Amino acid sequence: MLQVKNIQCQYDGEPVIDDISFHVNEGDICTLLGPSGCGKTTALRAIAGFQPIDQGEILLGETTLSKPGFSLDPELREVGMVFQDYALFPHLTVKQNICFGFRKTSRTEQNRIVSQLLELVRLNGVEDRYPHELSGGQQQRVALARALAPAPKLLLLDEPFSNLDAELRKSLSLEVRDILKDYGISAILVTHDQEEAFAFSDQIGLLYHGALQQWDTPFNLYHEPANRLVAEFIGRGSFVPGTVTDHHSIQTELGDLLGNRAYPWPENSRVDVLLRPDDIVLSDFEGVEATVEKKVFNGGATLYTLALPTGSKVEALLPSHRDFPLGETIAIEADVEHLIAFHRDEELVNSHKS
Ligand SMILES: Nc1ncnc2c1ncn2[C@@H]1O[C@H](COP(=O)(O)OP(=O)(O)OP(=O)(O)O)[C@@H](O)[C@H]1O
Repeated sequence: MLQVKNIQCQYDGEPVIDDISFHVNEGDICTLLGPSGCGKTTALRAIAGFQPIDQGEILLGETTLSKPGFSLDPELREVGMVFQDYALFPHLTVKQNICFGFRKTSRTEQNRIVSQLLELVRLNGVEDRYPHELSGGQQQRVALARALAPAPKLLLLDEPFSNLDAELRKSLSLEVRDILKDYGISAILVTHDQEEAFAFSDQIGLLYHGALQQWDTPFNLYHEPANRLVAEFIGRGSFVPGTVTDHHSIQTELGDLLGNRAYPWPENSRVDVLLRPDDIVLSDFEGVEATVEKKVFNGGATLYTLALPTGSKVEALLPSHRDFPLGETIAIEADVEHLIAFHRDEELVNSHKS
C-alpha cells in the first residue's frame, strides 16, 4: 500500500536519511526504530508531507505523495498523524477536537462519528470535557480518535506513548495495537524503545546513521540480524571470537558450535559469534568455567555477566531459583539455535556517516 523508494532528505544540503526503501502492506503495523537523531522523525514527516524529499519517491497505492520538487498537500494525503505531545487544541472540547478534521459534515453525522470513535478508543462519555480535564493517557486516546476521524488509509504515530509513565505506556501501546488490528488500520510507529517496537509491530525498520539497516519481523531482527550494528543495537548479547572450521561450524572458547546455515567464509576465517543471554545455559557435564562478575535479579531470571578463562565476557539469563554469588565459578555451555557470526572485517551496511 505505501511504498517508500530510495528516499533521501536533507537539511541545509546535508543528507540526514539516505536511500531508504520499504513498503507497508494493508493492515500492517510497522515501526521505525533507532537511536536519537538517526532520522526516524524526518522519515515520518516525509511520509506525512511535512518534509520534502530530495531523492526517491513515496507512493500510497497508485498516488505519488512525494518526489523531488513535488509534495502532495498533507491534507490530501489520506494519512493521519498522532504526535508525542498529543497536540490537542486546549480551548476546544474533546468533541470539537475530534471534529476538527471534518467540520463540513452535518451535526447529526458528526455526533454519530464522535460517539463511534470514542467507543473505538474506549473513552465514552467525555465528549464535552476539555483536554486539561483528561489524563495523559486519555488525551492520547482523543488524539488517536482525532487522527482516525477522516478515515485515513495510513496512520503515523510519532513516539505517541513516550509522555506516559512506564505501566500506562505498555498497556496503552498494546491496546492501540489491538484497536488498529481490529479495524485493519495500517500504521507506522516511530520509537527508540525496542520493547515497545517488538510488542507493537509486524515489521520493524532499524534506522542508524540515516540508513535503513534492516527491515524485518521482530523475530528476525533479534535472531537474524543483517549486520553487526543491528546485532549490537537489538537485544542484549556479546561477541566471542571464533574460527570457521567448515561451512557449518565455528570453533569458539565455548566449544565447536554447529550453525543452522552455511557460512560463506573459507576454513580458518576469523569471525565474531553473537551469543544472546538465552544462548548460555548451565552445563551438567564438561562445560567451560566462567566467573560471575555481575548479576541483575529480574524476578524469574537473573542476568549474569560472566568472564571466560581468556577474559572474554558473555551474558547469561539463568533461572533465578539457583543463585550464584559474585566471584563464583560456574560451568556453562552454549545452546544456540541461530548461530550468527560476522567476519572480523565486516563493514556497516549502507552507512554514509561514520
Ligand atoms: N529542521 C532541522 N534542521 C536541521 N537539522 C535537523 C532538523 N530537524 C532534524 N535535524 C537533524 O536531523 C537528524 C535527524 O533528526 P530526526 O528528528 O529525524 O531524528 P530522530 O531519529 O527522530 O531523533 P529523536 O528520536 O531524538 O526524535 C538529527 O541530526 C537532527 O539534528
